[in-house]
Amino acid sequence: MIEFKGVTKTFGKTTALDDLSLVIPEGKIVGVLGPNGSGKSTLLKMIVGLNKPNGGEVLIHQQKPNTETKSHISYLAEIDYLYGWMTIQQAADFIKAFYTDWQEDKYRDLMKFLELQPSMVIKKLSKGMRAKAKLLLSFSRNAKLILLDEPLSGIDILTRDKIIETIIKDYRAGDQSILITTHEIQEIEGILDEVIFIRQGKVALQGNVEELREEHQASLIEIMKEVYWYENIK
Ligand SMILES: Nc1ncnc2c1ncn2[C@@H]1O[C@H](COP(=O)(O)OP(=O)(O)OP(=O)(O)O)[C@@H](O)[C@H]1O
Repeated sequence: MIEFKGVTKTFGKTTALDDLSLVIPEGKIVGVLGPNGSGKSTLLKMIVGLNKPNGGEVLIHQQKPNTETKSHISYLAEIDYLYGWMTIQQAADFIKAFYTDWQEDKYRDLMKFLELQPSMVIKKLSKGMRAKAKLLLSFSRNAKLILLDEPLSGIDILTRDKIIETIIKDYRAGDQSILITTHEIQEIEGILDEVIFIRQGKVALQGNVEELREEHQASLIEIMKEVYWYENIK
């Protein structure tokens, strides 16, 4: 279980997270949704320990983010963090050196599934192929918690489908947790168990997707429009 207790994060005069409290349940696929700049990436970075709170605390199994908690997290960052000169195999070897939970079989299987080759040089890949390569490297680890920051951003519809298939391919419900930030809500809606809407650094709405749909008699997109309606008239 991940807990945010009154977490505030500021960057100069900008408040990215504003006294935010929430509990993220385990063993589920959770969507972290919200408009640009609402604080989604900051929230993910807090869990990895890349951003430290100015106030409040983040707890992962009752522990503040540390080397031990980090070792169970596979984090796919929004920015392109792969070294361009590396081949996919070299990037894999690099990650393997840091983590003990690397799964070679899964890596080979996903490589085929995503139609990638170990010898491909990262800087020569198209945007969609790079997105697939990032996903390959994230999902080749047997991590308890997978954080995906905008895995579908700028990717064509067919590749997006493939990425979503990869996310759920070997997903172990109940045992593994996946947190996804995205603006591609329609595409992702079908695989989400739980959703957290972030608005100006606070939780605007959180709940089980099925229950929210039932309660609102609406799709996630329509619920999102309800939650953020006032943003459009500012
Ligand atoms: N390192 C940083 N330095 C300065 N400001 C930052 C930094 N990181 C985030 N911010 C600011 O904090 C706010 C929240 O940013 P964040 O990236 O968490 O939003 P987001 O919801 O992920 O946005 P997007 O959907 O556009 O990716 C924004 O105003 C952003 O400009």
